[in-house]
Amino acid sequence: MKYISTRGDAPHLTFEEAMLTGLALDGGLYVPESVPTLGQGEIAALAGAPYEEIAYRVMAPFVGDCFTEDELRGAIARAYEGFGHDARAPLVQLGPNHFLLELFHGPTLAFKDFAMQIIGQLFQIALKRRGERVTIVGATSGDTGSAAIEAFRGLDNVDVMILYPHGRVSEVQRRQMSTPVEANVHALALDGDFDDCQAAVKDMFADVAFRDEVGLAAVNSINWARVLAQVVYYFSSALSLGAPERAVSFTVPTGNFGDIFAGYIAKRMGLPIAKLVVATNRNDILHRTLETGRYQKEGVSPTISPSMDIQVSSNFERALFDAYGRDGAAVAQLMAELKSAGGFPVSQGAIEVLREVYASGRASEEETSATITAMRARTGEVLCPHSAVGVKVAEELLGAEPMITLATAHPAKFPDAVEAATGLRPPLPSRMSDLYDRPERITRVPNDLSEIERVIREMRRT
Ligand SMILES: Cc1ncc(COP(=O)(O)O)c(C=O)c1O
Ligand SMILES: N[C@@H](CCOP(=O)(O)O)C(=O)O
Repeated sequence: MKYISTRGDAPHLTFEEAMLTGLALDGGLYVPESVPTLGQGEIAALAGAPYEEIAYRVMAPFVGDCFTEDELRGAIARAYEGFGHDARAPLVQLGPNHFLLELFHGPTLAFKDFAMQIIGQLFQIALKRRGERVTIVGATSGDTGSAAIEAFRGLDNVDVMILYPHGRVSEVQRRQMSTPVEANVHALALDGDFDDCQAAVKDMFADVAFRDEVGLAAVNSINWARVLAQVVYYFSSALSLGAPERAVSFTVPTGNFGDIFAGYIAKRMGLPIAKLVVATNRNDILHRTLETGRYQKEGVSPTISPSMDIQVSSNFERALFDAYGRDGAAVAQLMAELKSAGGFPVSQGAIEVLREVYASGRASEEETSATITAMRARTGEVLCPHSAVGVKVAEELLGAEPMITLATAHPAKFPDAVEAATGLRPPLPSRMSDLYDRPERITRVPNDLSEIERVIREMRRT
């Protein structure tokens, strides 16, 4: 299995190389040369299997011979053993045809743990074997950063620097990043929004001298391994509702398009998915694009679902690559136009392909809050604001087949928004009940590439 860049002009890599490389040298994102499929019989045989077994069966064809069966199975087992629910990703029924997939039972209470925990394991195996060390630089709107710090803290051969938008993450998210005491993990508060953080990470990858000097690696969904690990829960949840005999739809609270793109990969692998619904908050570039056919940046507006306050949606490039018939040169041109003009028209052919796969909707701040209130009253389920965006949009688009909405974070990560909607302040799990008392360690950085690079050079251990 080889991996190719969405911009068509970078070396083809193995799974392990793509995982350790992050962004391709031409600025593109790595995707598999072809998507392996599972036959209906193979999918049906996974019904009732433990999450870990489904994870192995789904991931192994993409990993190829980079890791042995024992290594991959061991990494999967260690990744999920600390999750707070035996099912790992349990389903809860919200209505006659509507289900919630709880993805917040991992160590940092967000869906990011599903991929980050296994990437942490695979990095350790690969780096040890190669005798290498890396500097992971990540951009976060709150959840990726805490999950990365949790997965890599204390490791000898990895330094982790996480850029987050100063003042724009919840207090729990910030403290999850700023309170770990290990010397290899650092929270950098950038003066800007998430898009500025993500642009800085991509610019660092384009600075080849810096990239080589620090051994730059990525754990954002730039990294294909992140997307791959997220494909698994589409299978596990659909199987619970009767797949492959019965098709299901998914609604995904969306920002950087990584999670919903994982659903698209599950569909390409053969899982019968009727619709993939993109649910956005008022930072709605993806919804507007699917409606109008023009991808156009607007300023990022802070919301009560801050992890989705994103306008430049990194993985949409992967979706465009397929919608443009895997024409890397065309994608490179669109991305250049995005940089120079802030937007581009999606061709008629490509938008039709995208609309075949994805539907979309948007939730306002009021609708999000009202959904948290209503769901608590109707079902007892306390939603985080991101999950509430998903539930609101899903309820408008319910069809004949079961709808599964992804609950992407635990309500306790966003207690202010949940309290405002329900009068209830959701408590943190007991293992992190002293989070508010732990001392914080934060480095402020300006939105200036050379200054950020200087700070990273200074902080990394050599
Ligand atoms: C809680 C939460 N929900 C939804 C999203 C959106 O996911 P994606 O960026 O994969 O579209 C994020 C951020 O990625 C998040 O942290
Ligand atoms: N919402 C994310 C943004 C980064 O997304 P990623 O999937 O590309 O890592 C976050 O919480 O940081």
